[in-house]
Amino acid sequence: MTTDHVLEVRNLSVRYGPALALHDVSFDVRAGSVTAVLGTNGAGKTTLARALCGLVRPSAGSILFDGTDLVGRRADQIARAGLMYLPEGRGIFPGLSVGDNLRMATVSHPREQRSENIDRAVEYFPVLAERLGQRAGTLSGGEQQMLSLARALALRPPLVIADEMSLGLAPKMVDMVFEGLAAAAAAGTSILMIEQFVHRSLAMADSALVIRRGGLAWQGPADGAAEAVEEHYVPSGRTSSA
Ligand SMILES: Nc1ncnc2c1ncn2[C@@H]1O[C@H](COP(=O)(O)OP(=O)(O)OP(=O)(O)O)[C@@H](O)[C@H]1O
Repeated sequence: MTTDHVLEVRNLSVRYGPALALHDVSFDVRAGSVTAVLGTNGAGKTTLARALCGLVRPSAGSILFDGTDLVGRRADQIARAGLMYLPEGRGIFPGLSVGDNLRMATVSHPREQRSENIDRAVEYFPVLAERLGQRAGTLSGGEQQMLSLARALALRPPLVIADEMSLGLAPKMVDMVFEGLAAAAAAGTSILMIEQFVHRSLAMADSALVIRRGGLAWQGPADGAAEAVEEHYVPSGRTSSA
């Protein structure tokens, strides 16, 4: 285990019945870095995310998170260990105020740290600061997405997997998602970012993985990924010579 890696994935494979959705994927995530996970629809990006956070059991391979193998652990144990999956969607309490949603996210923190952590989450997403007293269910869809992200980031997890957080959001809200994730990264959270906006995510990322048909087609520094993305973004069904 190299100490500056928060995550070491080795030979990871996932099956859905007879179908091999992910095969023999190996990569590392450096502590405090942003990794863009790229690939066409159906390539296996969400399957990778779900395997890492314990929502689907790998058929082979290991996932070392801070030196501990996560394979076989339950999703809630993995989340408590600090690997947080942010699936597309909300996961907030609509009947509670924005402030109470944030307070609930941090109830497990030592009391003296709670307000500090909430302040930090609101700093990531200033739009929420003006709405602390508003019922979360009355926020716009984009604002609810911000709140969901802010709740997760208030916990200061070591590693966040952000799965298509910008999907369906208005451009201004997409900007806020990227800004919030960038602020969290600057504060030391490692981020694995699955994104439809390839060039935007590469601009923010340190490194990139390109998944293709369940395999790792390319990995390397984000500033060298553009060519690989062009080469490997072949819509499913076409042959690999493209
Ligand atoms: N629960 C499941 N059972 C069977 N097959 C599945 C299941 N979930 C995903 N798959 C299949 O596994 C493959 C990879 O899917 P996955 O959702 O990981 O792709 P993705 O890269 O996240 O795609 P997208 O960008 O469209 O979300 C696809 O062929 C998909 O149909």
